[in-house]
Amino acid sequence: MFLHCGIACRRKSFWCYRLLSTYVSKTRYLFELKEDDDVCRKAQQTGAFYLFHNLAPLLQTSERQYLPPRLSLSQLERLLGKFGQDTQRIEDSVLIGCSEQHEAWFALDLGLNSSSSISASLQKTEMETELKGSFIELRKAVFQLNEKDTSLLFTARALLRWHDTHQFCSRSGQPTKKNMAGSKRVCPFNKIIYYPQVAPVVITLVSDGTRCLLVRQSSFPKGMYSALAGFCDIGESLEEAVRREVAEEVGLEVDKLQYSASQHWPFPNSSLMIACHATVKPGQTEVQVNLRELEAAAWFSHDEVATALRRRGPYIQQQNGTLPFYVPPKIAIAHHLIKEWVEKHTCSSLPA
Ligand SMILES: NC(=O)C1=CN([C@@H]2O[C@H](COP(=O)(O)OP(=O)(O)OC[C@H]3O[C@@H](n4cnc5c(N)ncnc54)[C@H](OP(=O)(O)O)[C@@H]3O)[C@@H](O)[C@H]2O)C=CC1
Ligand SMILES: [Mg+2]
Repeated sequence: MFLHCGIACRRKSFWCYRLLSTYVSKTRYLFELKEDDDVCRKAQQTGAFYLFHNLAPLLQTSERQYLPPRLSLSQLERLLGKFGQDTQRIEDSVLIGCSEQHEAWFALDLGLNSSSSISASLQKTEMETELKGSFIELRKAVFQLNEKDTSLLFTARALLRWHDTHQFCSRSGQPTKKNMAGSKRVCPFNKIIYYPQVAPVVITLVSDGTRCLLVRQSSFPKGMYSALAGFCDIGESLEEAVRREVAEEVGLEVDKLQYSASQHWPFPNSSLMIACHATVKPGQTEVQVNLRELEAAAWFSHDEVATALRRRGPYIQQQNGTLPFYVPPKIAIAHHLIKEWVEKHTCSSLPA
């Protein structure tokens, strides 16, 4: 569909970008890249590529910060040539965003086995030397990345992982084919379309009015406590998921709840974290920890939580055997929830 606006557009397109605001123009361009393989293929010629190896992004160090280098198509083709690889491999890249000037950004994993060419996984160390950087596990690198790069790399990791684990049709058993942008995969045999999956997860900070409840899973780093989290079950509303998770994990009944914010979280799979504050029924604060899900859960005072927010873990056990507890880093929405509670717990408009 081409919207005719009377202004000469330089290229045939779905609509005339000159009439749109910068944000709408960028959004519509991304939509077009996802819908039209030819437009997307063309965008690769002027686009930029972020490289990964087994889901770890390529990063360079600059003044104690990590920066993800971007390669042009010709640089990428040269690199593949140098390592004796087929340029067909570029077909595995996925679209992860674009600039306001419509420079499209792609991510390509050179460590995972390719679905579009017979090329094997490329040698990590040799690539790192060639590219003057390192492939670093994203979870470890987030502390030294800026917010924009983190968000882009989170999207890339989630999408690359989804493609890697969804290469066959679950009905026909045949290999599925991704579109150029990587926004879907199609079974050529029965035409079933598969879209990248996102699992909704509720994350709740429970309060009794003066204290808040923090929990630990055995897989957490030592000393770290967080808000209570859980996957939504099929058929549940957000509110029902919060009430069930709180009852299931700590044996409490939620009285009131209030939505706070949301976040895409790519570990281990793609989740949409939906963060809420909740208060429990007055006088019903006795915690019964579900040990199949959690290692510990406890109420903490405002001062204790405010102090923990300022700490940066992990910690070494102190001489008297105690371990100061700390909360997840700023990048995690759990941190946002806890900070919000500390800042507003005296304000009557928010559940305390
Ligand atoms: N960004 C943030 O601030 C935070 C993010 N999180 C994220 O939230 C997510 C959920 O937290 P968690 O407490 O572990 O969840 P749950 O309390 O639901 O417990 C995990 C259980 O859910 C099962 N499970 C795994 N994937 C799914 C799925 N897609 N749908 C339904 N059940 C599933 C697991 O089974 P199995 O035994 O098969 O593994 C496991 O038994 C985690 O991925 C975690 O990384 C958590 C806290 C903070
Ligand atoms: Mg949980």
